Amino acid sequence: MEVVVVSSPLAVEECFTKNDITFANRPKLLAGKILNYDYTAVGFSPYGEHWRNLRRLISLELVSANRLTMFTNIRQEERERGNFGKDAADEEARQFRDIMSEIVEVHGNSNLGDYLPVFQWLDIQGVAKRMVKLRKKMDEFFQLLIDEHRKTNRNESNISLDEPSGSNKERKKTLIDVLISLQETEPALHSDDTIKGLVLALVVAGTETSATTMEWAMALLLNHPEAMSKAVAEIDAHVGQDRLLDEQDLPKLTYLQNIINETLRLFPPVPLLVPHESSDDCTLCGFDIPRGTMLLVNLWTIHRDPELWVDATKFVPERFETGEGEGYKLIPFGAGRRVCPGVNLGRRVMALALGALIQTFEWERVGKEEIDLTEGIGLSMPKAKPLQALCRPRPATTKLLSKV
Ligand code: HEM
Repeated sequence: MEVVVVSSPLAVEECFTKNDITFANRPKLLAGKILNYDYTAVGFSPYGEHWRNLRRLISLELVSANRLTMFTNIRQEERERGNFGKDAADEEARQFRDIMSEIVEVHGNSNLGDYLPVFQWLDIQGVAKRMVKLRKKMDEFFQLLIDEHRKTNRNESNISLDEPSGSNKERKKTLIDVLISLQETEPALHSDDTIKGLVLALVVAGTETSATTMEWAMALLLNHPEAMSKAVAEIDAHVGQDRLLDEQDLPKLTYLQNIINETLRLFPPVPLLVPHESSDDCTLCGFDIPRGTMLLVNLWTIHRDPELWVDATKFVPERFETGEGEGYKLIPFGAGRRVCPGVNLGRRVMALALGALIQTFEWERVGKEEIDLTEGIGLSMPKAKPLQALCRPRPATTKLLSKV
């Protein structure tokens, strides 16, 4: 397979405007073939009717402004509890973490067979074997989640998906509840495999990317105490210290959002985007590109290009106050038809979590030396060395923390 790597905003613009439909396809990578639920149909499937249905489902039913508002209470509760997962489900949470780390590990390494088909037969890296095992584990885990939700829904006849959650007569609805209720109305479109695939796609695409970005953001803030103080001052001014910041506060916290943008610029969690593939012959910046070419967009280079950015490698959140990141210079979520459908959810979750951490705790580096910002190998460009930091509750927020 031929591979073309694009690393200028002009070329990116051409890919996702003039050639957007041509590059809306995805190559068939090993991960897609083996883990082949419908999950691969969202992130990796060929551009077509099936993909359009799933994508519509994600955009309208799972991460639309309406649904995001509906799930607000759940996010708020999880954040207050500092937990991810279901109540008293330590074992499930552990299993989930194990599955996630394995997915990240298996997907984080390049698989030779994706570039040279002969290696697919040999499987010298053992990737295929590990994926088959992983698929079995994931399948059992997600099936159990669906079955449990289905059972609970049957026992609670008054679960309504259209009312905002939080009314006291009903349990809080989750993504899986929404998908199960769609299954009841359109079973053919929403099989259990589709649900498992969607949950997995959202979890894989959404958790690692957001968590890694937060770790980078905190590392950058610890190396730039002046930016940290500015962010804390902004939260104190707009939210105060008597309550935890919430989703309504986010539009006012522009410096916090600039910090997230600057982190995504320097450390984009998907530095080459997800691979695209041309479904037809086309031209790109005057070059002939044959059908079936894999397209990689080198965000990392574009985001750090000294021709495009002032002090390109420095952490300067203020640059976004002057509109420096406009156009195709900053595209951590991709662009065009295959742009990340979780962009709004991802931004909200990151701002809420990072905002809460700096609102309630004082942060310090463990030693005097700066945090090492070397990148490691993994699915979403993690830090080579996991971040270690010291924190203590801010005196003014002790009362607030005692309520959490
Ligand atoms: C920091 C947070 C996130 C970043 C940086 C990010 C980035 C990306 C990127 C770069 C792509 C590929 C775009 C392309 O190929 O042109 C992508 C695809 C995708 N993302 Fe995200 N993402 C994030 C969070 C999320 C969340 C929270 C969700 C879940 C709702 C999500 C769901 C997806 C899905 C399903 C795709 C595949 C879309 C398709 O192929 O049509 N992402 N994301």
